[in-house]
Amino acid sequence: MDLKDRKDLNPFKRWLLSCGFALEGLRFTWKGEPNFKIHISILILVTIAGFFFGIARWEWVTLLICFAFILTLELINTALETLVNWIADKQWHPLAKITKDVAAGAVLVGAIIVAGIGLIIFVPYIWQYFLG
Ligand SMILES: Nc1ncnc2c1ncn2[C@@H]1O[C@H](COP(=O)(O)OP(=O)(O)OP(=O)(O)O)[C@@H](O)[C@H]1O
Repeated sequence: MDLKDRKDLNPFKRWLLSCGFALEGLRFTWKGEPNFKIHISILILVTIAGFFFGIARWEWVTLLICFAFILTLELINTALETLVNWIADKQWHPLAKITKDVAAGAVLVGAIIVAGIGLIIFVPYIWQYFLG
């Protein structure tokens, strides 16, 4: 279906189609980015730990914001990497390097901050579980 055909669809069908494209983006990232799989695995482990320790409602909200933050960063990083690969077309270019490195830096900064938040939430529970 080309762009012109899509304009003739009703808004609900267009919205459904857009959701399908978004899922394709998620599938592409899942297949091509090992980091995305690592982040999803950590997310699952943290969720299990949250239920195990019975963390508070505000701590769940904080964790959900962290999950959204880190996964969104990873997805934007993948989009930028793909765009750079397309534009650079296998040629080395200093601006391609800066774009990729800055995007990777954003994921790193986000991951460090989120790891810090995770420690603030879970260390007291772990402490109490083993020593309390
Ligand atoms: N076209 C390019 N020009 C200059 N430097 C590049 C280019 N492509 C990649 N680089 C540099 O090499 C590093 C590794 O790039 P590479 O593409 O292997 O991994 P990546 O950034 O994780 O992207 P991908 O997931 O597409 O493999 C980048 O962070 C960047 O510093």
